[in-house]
Parts: sequence; structure tokens; C-alpha cells
Amino acid sequence: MNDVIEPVSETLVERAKTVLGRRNLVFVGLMGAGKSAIGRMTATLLNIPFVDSDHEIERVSRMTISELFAAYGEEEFRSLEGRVIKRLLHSGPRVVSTGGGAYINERTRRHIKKNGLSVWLSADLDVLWQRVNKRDTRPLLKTENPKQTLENLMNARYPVYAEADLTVVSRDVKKEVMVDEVLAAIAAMPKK
Ligand SMILES: Nc1ncnc2c1ncn2[C@@H]1O[C@H](COP(=O)(O)OP(=O)(O)OP(=O)(O)O)[C@@H](O)[C@H]1O
Ligand SMILES: O=C(O)C1=C[C@@H](O)[C@@H](O)[C@H](O)C1
Ligand SMILES: [Mg+2]
Repeated sequence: MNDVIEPVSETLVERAKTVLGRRNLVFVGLMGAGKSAIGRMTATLLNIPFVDSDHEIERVSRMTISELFAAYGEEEFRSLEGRVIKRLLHSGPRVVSTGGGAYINERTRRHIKKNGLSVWLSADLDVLWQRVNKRDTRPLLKTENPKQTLENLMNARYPVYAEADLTVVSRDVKKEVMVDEVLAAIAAMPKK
């Protein structure tokens, strides 16, 4: 037998870094899932540059996401989002937290599949709702019944997010616990 024995000194972070190699780590999931918060903390631990695609879009366009939706509509926004994410992935490795709809767009999803290891932060409706109803910065939720809209988005999008390489269930535990679970999920993958 030629078993490979892991050195016991290898920490979770080191193991996750080894598995990730030079790949980008890409967080996907619905609004409020924690992509920005958990992505940033994970990047710090992995010592990899972090970028949030919504922030990057706002930086390059000098407009807010709401302004972009209002001025150009969702389709144009998706096209800009796709171009920004493609550029970020090609200039990595980075940890990229994507906007909630990015992975749903077929072209953007293709770029992510080709250039990154993706983690879907899945969450149930109540967790998401508790988090997103505090702010009104999300244009897609400016409807008569935003909770119902969020549920409709869940139903439409969850089968697509499920194509991500890894799924971690986001819930109301300490953010550190979530980061630990993300690292453990990466560390448990076969090295590429
Ligand atoms: N595990 C957690 N426990 C408690 N609060 C959390 C947790 N993860 C994230 N949050 C909080 O939930 C809110 C939404 O999180 P975040 O902005 O990271 O979501 P997002 O997935 O990036 O959403 P969007 O797609 O709208 O950008 C933030 O206020 C964040 O601090
Ligand atoms: O879920 C979505 O489609 C969106 C999520 C946000 O991150 C922003 O990218 C924008 O509000 C659209
Ligand atoms: Mg975010």
C-alpha cells in the first residue's frame, strides 16, 4: 500500500490553499447569503486579494447598482457585470464575491466555471429576509411584496446555484463558523 499520509501540522487554511492552488475562489448565491461578508473574511485568512463584483462595478461606472439598473436596465447591467467578472477572474487569483444574479447569467457562469472554484452560500428564506429587509439598496426587491419576490428568486435560481462546485449552508451562526466551513469544504476536495 502506498497511502499518502497528510502531515499533521498542515492547518485547514494551508490545506485549503493547497487545494485551491492558483484558482480564483468565487462566492455565489442570493442577496443576503453573506457572499461579501464571508468572502472578505475568507480572503483575509487565505491571504488572497478580495474583490466584490458589485463594488467593482460601482467603482468603474461611478454609479450605484440602483442607478445602473434605473439608467440602463437589468440586461445591460448583466452584460457589464459579466465583463467586469471576466476581467477580475483573468487578473487573479482572487477571492471574488459576485452579485446575486451573476451566476445565473449563462455567459458569466461559464467564465466562473472555467476560471474558478465556486462556493454557493445557500440560505433559507427567513435568514435571507432578515438580512436584506434592513436596506433598500437592492433594485430587484423594490416591489409590492419583496419577501415574495425573494422567494420567487429562490425558486428560480437555486437549481442554477446548485451547479457550483461546493455548497455551504449560510445561517445565523458566527461569521467565523461560516468561514471555517467554507475552508473545510475546500480542504476536503481532491487537489487539482
Ligand atoms: N453568518 C452571518 N451571521 C449574521 N449575519 C451575517 C452572516 N453573514 C452575513 N451576515 C450579514 O448579513 C448581511 C448581508 O450579508 P452580505 O452583504 O455579505 O450578503 P451578500 O450575499 O453579499 O448580498 P448581496 O448579493 O446583496 O451583495 C450583512 O449585514 C452581513 O453582515
Ligand atoms: O440578485 C441580483 O440579481 C442582484 C444582487 C445584487 O448583488 C446586485 O448585483 C443587484 O442588486 C442584482
Ligand atoms: Mg454582496
